[in-house]
Amino acid sequence: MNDKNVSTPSLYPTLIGRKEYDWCMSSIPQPNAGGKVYSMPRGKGLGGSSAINYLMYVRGSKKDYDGWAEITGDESWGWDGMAKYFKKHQTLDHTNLKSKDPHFHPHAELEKYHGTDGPIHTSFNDWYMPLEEDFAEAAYAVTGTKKTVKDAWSGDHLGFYSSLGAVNRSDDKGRRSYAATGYIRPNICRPNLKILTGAHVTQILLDNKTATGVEFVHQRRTYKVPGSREVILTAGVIQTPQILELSGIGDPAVLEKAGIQCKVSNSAIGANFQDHVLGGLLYDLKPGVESMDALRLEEFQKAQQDAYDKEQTGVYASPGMMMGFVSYASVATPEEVKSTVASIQKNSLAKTKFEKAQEKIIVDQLTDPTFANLQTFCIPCRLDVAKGSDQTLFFGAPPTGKQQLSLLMCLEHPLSRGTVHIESSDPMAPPRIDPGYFRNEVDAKILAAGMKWMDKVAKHPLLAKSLADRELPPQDSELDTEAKRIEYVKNHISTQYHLIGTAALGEAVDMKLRVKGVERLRVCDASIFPGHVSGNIMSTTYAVAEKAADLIKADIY
Ligand SMILES: Cc1cc2nc3c(=O)[nH]c(=O)nc-3n(C[C@H](O)[C@H](O)[C@H](O)COP(=O)(O)OP(=O)(O)OC[C@H]3O[C@@H](n4cnc5c(N)ncnc54)[C@H](O)[C@@H]3O)c2cc1C
Repeated sequence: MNDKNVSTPSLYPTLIGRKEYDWCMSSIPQPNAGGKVYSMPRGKGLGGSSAINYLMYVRGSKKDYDGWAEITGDESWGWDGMAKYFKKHQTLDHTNLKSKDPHFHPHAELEKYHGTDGPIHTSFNDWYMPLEEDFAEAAYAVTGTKKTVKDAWSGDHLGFYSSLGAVNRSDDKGRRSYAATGYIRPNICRPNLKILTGAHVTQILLDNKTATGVEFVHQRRTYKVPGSREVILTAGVIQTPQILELSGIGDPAVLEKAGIQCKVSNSAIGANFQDHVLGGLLYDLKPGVESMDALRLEEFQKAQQDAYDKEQTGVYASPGMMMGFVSYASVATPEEVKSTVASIQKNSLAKTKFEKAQEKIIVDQLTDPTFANLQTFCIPCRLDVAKGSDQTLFFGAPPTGKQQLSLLMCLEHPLSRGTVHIESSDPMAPPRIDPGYFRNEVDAKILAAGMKWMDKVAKHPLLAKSLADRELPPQDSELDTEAKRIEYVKNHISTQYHLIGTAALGEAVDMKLRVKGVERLRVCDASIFPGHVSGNIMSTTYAVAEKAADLIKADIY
């Protein structure tokens, strides 16, 4: 919790790919996404991935959670049931805002949607580049929509603004606020809480079909610890299904192949994997226009380091937060929307009732001009989507003497599904991760439509005045046809690492998060999301955890 690499917000790019912070796993090659292997960072320290993430604090759209309620038939997982858990985990800290435009920091419904005493501190940046406001204005102008967003954390976030980040500006000023600082630190002295770090869980112990405890390895010795009431598994979207399968809970065919005896058949374990992929444009900035790449210049870096050391302000306390949401129906023509829907229905990969319900919801969302199907970012630094499969290279240095700007576009509700399954009974071997990127061709089509919109934003005079040459795609290769755009996105994506769904609500676990077919075993992490949400997912993970706490208390205490 005192590690500066973790606590200094803008140092997040230094954490991925390092074994002390990251489990350093990778996908299998993705045939529809450039044939590349994608790195799959997962946080290893206390607080898990919230300790290494990019701190963007975003909530999904109301309709996302209402979709969860529709798929599962349980109203309590809809927006009205979840809203209180978003508020409960949050404290909104004060920042002196420079922008005069309330839509640039849209948080008008303070009492209704924002917490004042939750464990996770959130705040607006105290520093940003002037061209971020230009981006917002250009994006509104190109979309042709009015600034209607009142509060982007109210379930409606259609618009372009500087988001909240998980940065504390009050009692731990200028530092990352995450699961370890918010939930563990204040409770660390409780006599009924024991935390063992460096322990690797190898399986859940079962007596017939009841979870009785956990087996783990610590400093090369194997231990078994009994659970007096129940076992709660929170290992995340990759390792939760891995541990379940290692324990004999999962798809019998997968278990047999890995040499594990099936104790509880549950074919939804490890299925339904979804992620948010992103494509992007990379521009050089005109001489005199600065971006965060200026941190590579001695004078700027020193001034920012001083501001952070003395006041905990400036660029080190203000990671990139300029983003927005746009509907597919507003970036595509009505004919394109129609043809996309027809293509989804004709080439549907949905087989089960659950998958068909998901698909229906996505089709409804795609045809709704007020629905946030695409998320966009304006990040003032070099982000190299050509190397996006490995984000240690994605955050590379700009060419000498240049500063750059990245415009990113993300697909929020993919139709493609992947899997996470074990391939051996060795608990130390990482599982086989197949994200299934662009398995459904329509995903590339939707993302490509977003890229067309993004290209127009970049060419709008408000933004174009700051931009010089385009590096990606190269200046001379125009994205002027759908085929070219699709080809480009398929070979130039990265991910937001918003993995979800491998122990889905209603499928793998019941509505109280209990693993189906097993007694006294619950899952509580992002693997239970039944469908994807629009925007970054840590707030939804915290909300799920807060709801889980209530469910557990109601059941056991
Ligand atoms: C690089 C990156 C950037 C991201 N950026 C953002 C962002 O800007 N905004 C946002 O909202 N979301 C972001 N996310 C996503 C968000 O951080 C995660 O979705 C969220 O933290 C997931 O929470 P979780 O509880 O499901 O899993 P995790 O936070 O990954 O927690 C799983 C925990 O289980 C532990 N574990 C796993 N296996 C074992 C085992 N066998 N034995 C013992 N312990 C084990 C892990 O060490 C970890 O502590 C990002 C994620 C990553 C990886």
